[in-house]
Amino acid sequence: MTEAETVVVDQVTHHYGSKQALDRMSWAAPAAAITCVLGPNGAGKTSIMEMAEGLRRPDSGTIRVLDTDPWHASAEHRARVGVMLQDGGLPGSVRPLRLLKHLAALYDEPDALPALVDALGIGDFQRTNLRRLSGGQRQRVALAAALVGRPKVAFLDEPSAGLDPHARLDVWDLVREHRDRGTTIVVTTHSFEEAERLADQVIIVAGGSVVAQGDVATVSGTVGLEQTYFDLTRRSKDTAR
Ligand SMILES: Nc1ncnc2c1ncn2[C@@H]1O[C@H](COP(=O)(O)OP(=O)(O)OP(=O)(O)O)[C@@H](O)[C@H]1O
Repeated sequence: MTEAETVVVDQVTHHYGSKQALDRMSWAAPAAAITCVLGPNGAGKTSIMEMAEGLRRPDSGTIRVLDTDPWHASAEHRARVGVMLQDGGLPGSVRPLRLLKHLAALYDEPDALPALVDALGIGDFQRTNLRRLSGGQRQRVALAAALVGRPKVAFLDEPSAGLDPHARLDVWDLVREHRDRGTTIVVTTHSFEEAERLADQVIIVAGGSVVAQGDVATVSGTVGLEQTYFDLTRRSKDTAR
């Protein structure tokens, strides 16, 4: 791990029962940069994110986040890591503002809540119970919850999936702002546009392994990101059969 790398995944393999989800996966996320992880359904994106978050333990290989093994990490380490899970994981009977105030109070130097609420348009529904919000509204709260502690590294699982175009732009602006303040951000996405507009680095995974990694221009080559993705993921799918 170099000083410039905040997340390092090295030769990670994982099975769920007899199903192999990760196959010697290796990649690194540079500090204070946005890494977008692309890959087909079932490629292993959520699995590796959960391992980097310390929620799941790999069968073999190593993961270092802020130079720490996330599985054995202390509470101090976890406070420096922001997490947005794919299905939110938020309590239904709480109002957004109440939740964010509660979370902010857990951190030494939380983000300024009014600015965060404003950036994600949460003010319009801040006093409505989470269970009564739309999926996109809940997602915005989940993103705010991941960033409110001003983490050193944030793992965001499909943060803009299902959001309307305005909300997507808001999310991208906020993610860039946190990157510019020094947060290392790892984002999974199925959107080529998101990767092209947001990523300092793109990783394409397929069949549990990395099939491409680099800046958008390098990975895209002359054919573009979308074509590169189809070429690489189709090929790996064919050879896996
Ligand atoms: N808890 C689990 N039990 C059994 N198999 C699982 C479990 N979680 C994931 N898998 C399997 O592991 C593989 C990788 O799943 P994972 O959720 O990491 O993929 P993904 O790239 O995040 O997919 P998506 O784009 O659909 O979110 C899939 O084949 C999936 O069926």
